[in-house]
Amino acid sequence: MKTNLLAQIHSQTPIVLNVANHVTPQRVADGINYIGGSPMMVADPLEAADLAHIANTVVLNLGSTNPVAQELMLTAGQAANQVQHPVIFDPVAVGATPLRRQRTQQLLEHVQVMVIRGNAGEVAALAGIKWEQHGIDAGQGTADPVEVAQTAAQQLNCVVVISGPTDIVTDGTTVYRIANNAPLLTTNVGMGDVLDGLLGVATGVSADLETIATATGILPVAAELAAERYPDAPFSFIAETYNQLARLDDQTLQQRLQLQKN
Ligand SMILES: Nc1ncnc2c1ncn2[C@@H]1O[C@H](COP(=O)(O)OP(=O)(O)OP(=O)(O)O)[C@@H](O)[C@H]1O
Ligand SMILES: Cc1ncsc1CCO
Ligand SMILES: [Mg+2]
Repeated sequence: MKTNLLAQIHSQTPIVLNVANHVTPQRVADGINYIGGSPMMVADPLEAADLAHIANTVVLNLGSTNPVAQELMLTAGQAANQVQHPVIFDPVAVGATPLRRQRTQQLLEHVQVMVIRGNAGEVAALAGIKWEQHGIDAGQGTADPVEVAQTAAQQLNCVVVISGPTDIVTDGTTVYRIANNAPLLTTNVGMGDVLDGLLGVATGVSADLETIATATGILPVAAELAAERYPDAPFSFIAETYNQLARLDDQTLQQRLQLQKN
């Protein structure tokens, strides 16, 4: 694991520019802020390039797709590419409609994405692997999520993070697994979007695979600590998860993180 990631984040306060969906932006902004980053949401395509240039990382979310959101993703993504800043893409419910597939294809043709983060259903849809996606949720499939992630990473030439009971992080060759989890995370809408934001903060500091794997573990570690206090109260659990994100230090992360490589 990256043993000084949180200290580096706190000393650098990376700016994360988000093309967010219309459902969970507050959760995402809070997550970024609580862990030590500086969130910013963009809504006007005319300033998307300028904002992408001052941001350390850009996070793109397909969740509330519409023509302006698509223009925002293309403009912010290309501007981040110009200055070689990381771009993270969340293909929310990409298998659900032809429009989401088309917009994703257009984005991936015009923007070099460093990390794609989705649930197993979303990443399987990207990789053309059979899976019964369920709206924004992962749904059901028989394929091995590690193989799904590796296939997608190789096809799309980027790092792929599949969230689930075990999170998977791969560049197509090396595979990290994070065994930490808290089922109440799935009861709260948008925790995948929050994970994207946390990956944005971390890649604003350092964009190697080990950093991305360590950062993927931040949310489930905070959530496990919260679940010890609120095992059966979803709303209190989520508030406590944010408290834990604000409190988390590298020592606790190192003690709790269950990270396995290959
Ligand atoms: N079945 C599960 N049990 C425990 N933790 C899970 C489970 N599925 C996902 N998680 C955790 O929940 C967090 C969010 O991942 P999830 O797969 O729910 O994203 P998502 O489907 O994109 O969610 P959303 O679209 O609502 O933002 C991750 O930190 C992941 O580790
Ligand atoms: C519920 C929902 N609908 C579109 S995006 C979103 C939030 C989860 O990504
Ligand atoms: Mg999602």
